[in-house]
Amino acid sequence: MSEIPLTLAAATDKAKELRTQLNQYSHEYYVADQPTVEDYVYDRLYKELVDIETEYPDLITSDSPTQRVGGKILQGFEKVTHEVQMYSLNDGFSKEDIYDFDERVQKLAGKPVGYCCELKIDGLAISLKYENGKFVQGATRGDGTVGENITENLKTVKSIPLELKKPISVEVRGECYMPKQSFVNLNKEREEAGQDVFANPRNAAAGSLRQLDTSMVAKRNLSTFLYTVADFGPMTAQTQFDALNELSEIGFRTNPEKQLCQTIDEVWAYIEEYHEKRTDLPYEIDGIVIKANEFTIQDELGFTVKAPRWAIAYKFPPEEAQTVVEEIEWT
Ligand SMILES: NC(=O)c1cnc(OC2CCCC2)nc1N
Repeated sequence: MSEIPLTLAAATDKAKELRTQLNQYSHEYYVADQPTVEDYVYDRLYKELVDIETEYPDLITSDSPTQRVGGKILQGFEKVTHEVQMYSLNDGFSKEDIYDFDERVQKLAGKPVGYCCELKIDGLAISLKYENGKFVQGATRGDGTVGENITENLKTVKSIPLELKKPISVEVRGECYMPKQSFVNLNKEREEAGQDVFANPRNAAAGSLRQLDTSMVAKRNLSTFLYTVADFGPMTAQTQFDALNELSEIGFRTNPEKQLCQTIDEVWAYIEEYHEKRTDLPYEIDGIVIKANEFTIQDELGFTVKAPRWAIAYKFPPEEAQTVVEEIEWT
């Protein structure tokens, strides 16, 4: 690390180099879950960038990792109208509901339908807009048509890229959630501080994103899984399964447990598999989302007022609350 203050030209180059390196390390850690360096390496480079930006504030850019810590006090949240409605899902509660869904879909499609199955993350739905690769707006679902502008809060969520790998303009949707371990830690802190505890990770995530002090949000260790493309821009996927892979390729965090099922029997097997596995997951799920995989079939089947005809959410029976308790040993 250079001790002598850098010239503006040298500082400009060094800041760009550090931003690129730090954003790559951050992507590996928060998006790919595959960190390649120890924290102290990241921290040292981060401090170097903070020193340069302190010396030359004009060098601060919107995609600098130093902008993730928040520090803005918002007066409130503006309303955002979703050009593409954010739909909800019809629910199924039994094997019969799922097989009836399949019968309806096959009949409407007039041919066998393959399904993309995804874990139903128990967080809150968000919409993210990018222009020329830069994150420009983040919003809650609200009533599906009008949500709240929470861009400043979502900038502190480390798995949300401030800049995509390609300079494209897209709108994507997914779930913002609080990992189980973060939920346990937060409630422990709140209890020790004599504050009310959150009932579950979903409420904790929603409460965190409603904070007007963005530095509070930064400390809540929220994460995301993206699963819908609302405005494709130059994206080319023709199926839900491929869209999830494409979302990952351009820099978003997607859930790795997705599965392509050619028959409803395979779908049911996936549902039973994850009903068992869900307590071992580091995040809460409240069911499985089943979607006709081909976008041509989705377009044919369309939507009712509130939900797509080509998807259903199988909800797990409400067993004992999944709220994590201390005795679970977290490796
Ligand atoms: N909570 C989830 O994990 C989840 C929710 N919704 C959807 O898809 C809906 C979105 C609009 C039409 C289908 N997928 C998900 N994975």
